[in-house]
Formats: sequence, C-alpha cells, structure tokens
Amino acid sequence: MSLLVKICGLSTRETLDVALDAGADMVGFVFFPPSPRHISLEAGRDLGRQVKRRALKVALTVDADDATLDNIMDALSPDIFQLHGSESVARLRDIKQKFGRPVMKAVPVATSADLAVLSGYAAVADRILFDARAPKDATRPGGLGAPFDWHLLENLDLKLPYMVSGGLHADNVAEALRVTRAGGVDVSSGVESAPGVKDPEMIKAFIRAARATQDASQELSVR
Ligand SMILES: O=C(O)c1ccccc1N[C@@H]1O[C@H](COP(=O)(O)O)[C@@H](O)[C@H]1O
Repeated sequence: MSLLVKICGLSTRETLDVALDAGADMVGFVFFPPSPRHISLEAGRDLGRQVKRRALKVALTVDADDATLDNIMDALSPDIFQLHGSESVARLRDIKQKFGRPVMKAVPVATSADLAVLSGYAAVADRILFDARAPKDATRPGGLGAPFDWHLLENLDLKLPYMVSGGLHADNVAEALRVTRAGGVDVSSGVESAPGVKDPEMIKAFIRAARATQDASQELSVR
C-alpha cells in the first residue's frame, strides 16, 4: 500500500495549495483554540472548499463536544476526524455513529506501557496515530515538534493502519519510517518557520523525503 503523507495545521490558502500541489494525501486543519494553528469555522469552510478532493480533509480536535463536531461537519465536511485528546473507546464509537466519519485516534507514546490502550481502540478506530506524549504542563497534547522513541513500535503487531507523528521533519522521516514500518507520516512543526507559520519549501522537502523512502522500497521489491 502506498505511503500516506499528512501535512497538518494548514491555515492559509497559499500553504494549503503548496501541500496539495506537492502531493499530500491528507491535509489537516486544527480546531483547538489553544493551538497556534487553530482556525475558525469560516476559515475551515474556505480552506475545505479549496481542497476539491485533491486530498483527504482531516479535522483535528481535542476532546470536542458534539456541538463543536457538528459545526466542523457543517463548515469543513471532513473526510476523517483526528481525535487528539483523551477520547475513550466509547466516545470514538459515539462519534462514528453520530457523524458517520472514520476516526483516527492519536495515541501518546513515551514508554511501552502507553501501547496498552491499543487493544481497546483497535476495536473501533479506523486508524491509529502514534504521537509523542506531551509534557504534563504543555498547553496542547501535540504539535510540539518533539519525537518519541520510534523503537517502541518496532515489534508492534497491529491489524489497523497506523501513522507516526511527533517531531518529524525532512531529515528524519526516512528513519522514522524504517524503524516503525508505519503506513503514513504526519507533520506540523517540522514544516514551519515559527509555530503556526508553514514554510512552503519545508512542506515540499518533507513530502519529497517521505516519498523517496517509498521509491527506494519499490526499487528493492522489483530487484
Ligand atoms: O498542531 C497542533 O497545534 C496540535 C494541537 C493539539 C493536538 C495536536 C496537534 N498537532 C498534531 O500533533 C502531531 C505532532 O505534531 P508536530 O509535527 O510534532 O508538530 C501531529 O499529528 C499534529 O497533527
């Protein structure tokens, strides 16, 4: 299966176009006011229209209530929800049933004990996103540009598709993919010149570097 590349935290028409033109499979929009990448519903509506099915639209939320998700559905009509808070298995089931969209559950990772939650989520999530666990005093649970120890996923036996994120950038994405064997990668800080400010050249370099790992593995398999 081909590698999924997600560029998250897009907030301008210009950088969204750069990500789409460079071949992002998923474009993420953050609906979480404490984040420097938070966008309004109106911006979500506008950016969502611009996507025109060139990539999957991902709505990132953190422990959002039904009213918030309803508003996001109306504005962005996301293809998938990225649930980046402490949403329970029951809440995932509830969201899927109420909103009829697949869900990608972010699982914070710092030690192997953090993987214990997988058996519960695997029964209901459509995809798992492994992200670095944020420090206790962080203002947000992700988007901090910090990696986790990818070797914790080395012996992972998960039937669901999964992606990795946390501190990825053009120079380490190949190694992250090699170690984790993930089917996708997600980046925010690693393609920014400052928190919330996406950099077109960094977006292009990230997508190029991720795709290069795919080309290399295809080359190996035809030999
Ligand atoms: O981007 C944010 O501000 C954010 C806020 C709240 C939860 C998650 C957030 N971002 C996600 O975190 C990971 C890692 O990001 P980074 O590349 O280390 O900056 C990624 O999945 C973002 O989508």
